[in-house]
Amino acid sequence: MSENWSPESWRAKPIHQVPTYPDADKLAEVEESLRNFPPLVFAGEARRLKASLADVADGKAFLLQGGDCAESFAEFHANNIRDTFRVLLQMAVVLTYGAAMPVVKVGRMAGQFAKPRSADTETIDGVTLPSYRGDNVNGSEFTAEARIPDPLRMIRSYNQSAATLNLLRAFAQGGYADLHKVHQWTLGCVAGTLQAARYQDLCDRLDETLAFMEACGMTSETTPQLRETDFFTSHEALLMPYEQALTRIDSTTGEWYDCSAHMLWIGERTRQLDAGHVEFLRGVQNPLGFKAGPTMSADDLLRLIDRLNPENEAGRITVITRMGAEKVEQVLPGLIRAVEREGRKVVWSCDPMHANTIKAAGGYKTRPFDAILAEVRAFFAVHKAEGSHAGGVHFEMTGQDVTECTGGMTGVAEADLGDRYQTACDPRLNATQSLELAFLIAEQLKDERALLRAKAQAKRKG
Ligand SMILES: O=C[C@H](O)[C@H](O)COP(=O)(O)O
Ligand SMILES: C=C(OP(=O)(O)O)C(=O)O
Repeated sequence: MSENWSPESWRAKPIHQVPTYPDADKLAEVEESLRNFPPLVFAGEARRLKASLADVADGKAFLLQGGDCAESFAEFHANNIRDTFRVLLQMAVVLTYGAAMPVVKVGRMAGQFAKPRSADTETIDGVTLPSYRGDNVNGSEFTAEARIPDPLRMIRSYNQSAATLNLLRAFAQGGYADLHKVHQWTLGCVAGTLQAARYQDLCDRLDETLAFMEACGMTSETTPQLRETDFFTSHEALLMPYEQALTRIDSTTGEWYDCSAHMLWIGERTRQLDAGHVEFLRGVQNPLGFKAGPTMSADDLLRLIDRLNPENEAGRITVITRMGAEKVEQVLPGLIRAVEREGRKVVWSCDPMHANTIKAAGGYKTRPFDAILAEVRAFFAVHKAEGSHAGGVHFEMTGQDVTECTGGMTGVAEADLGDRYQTACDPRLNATQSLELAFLIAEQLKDERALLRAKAQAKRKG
């Protein structure tokens, strides 16, 4: 149990990016209701994810984390959940094949409703209103009424998360994720693209492998690993009243877990060492991530790691770097060296989305695919040079055929952004762009594997 910690000790600390609710009584009522609702995830599942992430930290597995920038009430539909899940499965297959190592799948799903913002207000045509902060805080419509923080939204987020999680569990464990169905995961919008052809080719090879395994007696019936998959959920632990209300003692271990998701992360804007978010998360036993932007110093990184993981438990911490394509080579080596020098166990993951956002001519926020790609490449190059494991990636993506990020092989141009720009906050990769990235990452992982093999061979010889 963490020293001097309780689920509400964060309340005595400065807090950033959390709204002030105008109706304190209503907030208290909602918190009380949430405290009585069943947990969304179980502590044992969070521990299983931590064990898988320990393998990632140890260079034996790879982390794929992705999903919506912000889930929304308006886009809540089984098809949307299924399609994002499908793209994540496809990406995972491509990565598993490339890396020849297990891929740990974590969705930004079933709880990713709160958004930190750069500015507290937004001005349109001379009218200034509070910023939209995600559907569990206020509404995105540009009216004074919609922008008032409403605690009842947390109940709706909880219910939507429960239903989403229910469906994800069914997809992951109920036969949909069976490796014999890889062909069926391709979405209509991807069909006809080069990515679809590459994926098809990979599926054909996989089919041959599965046929061989079947001949050896390993079928979906005999081998659960072929029939089902582990799929975990995560979101930014931002809205503290919600997170606290879903925090429970695990009856098996007597320890606290935030049962709103398996993994929680701390955002770039709320990772101050002595503020409320870090205080809250240090006391729950879930696997944690935190974002590390270009201003993160090696000392700050080590202090944060030690505050959140004083026992240096493997799998507890994922450092999600989001530097911007041009800053990675400048900043990341120093961070890796400090962590290696001090013997801290972490998963290194790359979020190539959040520091590559620009405003396009038409006013849309977008992310050029080339910049995203460049950050991923730089991340792998730095880890290769430092001899560390490029452990994972973190994307904002969707299974829908949106036009939010420019570029990629299907060539979304700035002029196309308005066609299907549906995000509630930041631009996401669409299904084709996500698959294209997965193939690129698979190549990098193959390189890493070849290097490790060569090193092992040299060691054996010499
Ligand atoms: O998704 C992350 C942040 O919430 C988002 O990038 C902030 O966007 P803003 O700079 O428009 O506030
Ligand atoms: C807000 C996010 O990222 P960051 O904290 O890195 O800006 C996010 O991942 O939604």
